[in-house]
Amino acid sequence: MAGPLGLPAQPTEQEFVSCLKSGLVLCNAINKIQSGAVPKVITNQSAGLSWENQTLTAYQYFENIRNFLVAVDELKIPSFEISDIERAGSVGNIVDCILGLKAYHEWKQSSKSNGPWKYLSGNIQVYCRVRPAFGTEVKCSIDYIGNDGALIILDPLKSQLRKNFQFNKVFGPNVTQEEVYKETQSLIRSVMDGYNVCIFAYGQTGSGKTYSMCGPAIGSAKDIGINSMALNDLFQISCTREDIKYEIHVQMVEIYNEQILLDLYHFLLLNQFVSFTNFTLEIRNCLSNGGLSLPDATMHHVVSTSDVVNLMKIGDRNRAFSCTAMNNRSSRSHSVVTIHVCGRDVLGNKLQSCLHLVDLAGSERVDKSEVTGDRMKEAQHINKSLSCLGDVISALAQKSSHIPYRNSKLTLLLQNSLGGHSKMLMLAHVSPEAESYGETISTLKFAQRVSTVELGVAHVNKESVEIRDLREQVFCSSFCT
Ligand SMILES: Nc1ncnc2c1ncn2[C@@H]1O[C@H](COP(=O)(O)OP(=O)(O)OP(=O)(O)O)[C@@H](O)[C@H]1O
Repeated sequence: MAGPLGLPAQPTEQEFVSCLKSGLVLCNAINKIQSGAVPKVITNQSAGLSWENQTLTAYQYFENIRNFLVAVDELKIPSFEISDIERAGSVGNIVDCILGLKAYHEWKQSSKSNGPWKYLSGNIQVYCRVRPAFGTEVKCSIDYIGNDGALIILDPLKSQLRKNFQFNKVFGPNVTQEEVYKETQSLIRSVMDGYNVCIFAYGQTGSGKTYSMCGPAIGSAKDIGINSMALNDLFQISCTREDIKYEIHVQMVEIYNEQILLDLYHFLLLNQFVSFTNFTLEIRNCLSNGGLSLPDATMHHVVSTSDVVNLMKIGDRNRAFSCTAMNNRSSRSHSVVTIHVCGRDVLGNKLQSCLHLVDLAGSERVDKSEVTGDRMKEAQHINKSLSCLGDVISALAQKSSHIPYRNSKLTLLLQNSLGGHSKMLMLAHVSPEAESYGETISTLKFAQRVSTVELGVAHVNKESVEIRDLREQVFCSSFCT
């Protein structure tokens, strides 16, 4: 839309931001989408610059960017701060803005542009993924998947009955792992800018949650899941940003029957790894997290991202599997991989954030699982913790003064990423076969409810040197008096 940018195919964040710095690309793009949005764009020619002296002055840059941000606000598209583009430190906000612009363009092109424009994203994005049908599954309940996030489900018993849903995006059965990741990438990357982020895979047993998060048990490199791609990406960012030094820690926890499990398998396996890496990767089998007290933390160093990825896979296989009437490898626990990021820039400013990658246990109803005894207990725990998650999300939606985090281990563990100041993405999974119709509808209703939640503006968890100095001064003066 803005013409050739003169960027390499895989630009660094610095290269990307410097190409936007003059404001010309942004102003031209927004004017193509909404004619006259920025009435006066300062170009080399309008500024009277000769070909030998083509650079706009800092003041002229500022003018263009400021006018662009005014236009963005008027169109109700997520904005960024001028300082984001100057420091090139918070690329996440700039990317969010460009994605908002893209969504606005798509909305204008779609038939819905007669209706009101609403940027669905907010801090909660809800995507839906439909897994491919297997050989034996012949009758399908998926009637229509739109490019604009629309999904229509057909009742297999009453073929006239169709239910409509609307999400940020729906991924059909042929969408690749990489395409799914690409949509979540900017959110994941914003962890490096200091945002807390939580990504959930939700859906009934066998609908593809583990596939999305971890990839298939046996598969090629291109099938790797969101967890691995996120780790690779975060490491890559930490290598390319020269102005911030990052430390990344990884934590893995399994919640089974309201107990946090220590994964002994991990424990033994990790001892094979030795240190010497640019980054410290900390695998904690246990943690202490805001009121949730867990036993000893064990620190191990691993050599590369792929070591961590393999560990995640083993941990996943090690999850509490059992047989149910629906899926004989049904995972009955919630798995939470947390990536803690701590960054410090040359001036000493500090940011601290975390990314929770959550593969939830299957959401099917107890009655359909035909289970008894221990299996019934598991199903009840799963249903209870998922309904607690729903309660927390509802309370957040209603801006309630009390958010019931303490009602389940899952919500307690995720507390710092389930608040008004974090970003959240739910990837609701559905199976295509007609037999799953009831579960599909209940999954989509839950996801739809989540998508209506509007949290406040996400906050960066940054502490500047000035704030730290002030805090220390306050501490010193109260200590001395
Ligand atoms: N998009 C996909 N493409 C190809 N195969 C898929 C896809 N999604 C799921 N599958 C396959 O479907 C089966 C069930 O998927 P998966 O185990 O990920 O489901 P799940 O929702 O995690 O189930 P559970 O709740 O039991 O853990 C697996 O064999 C998986 O490889």
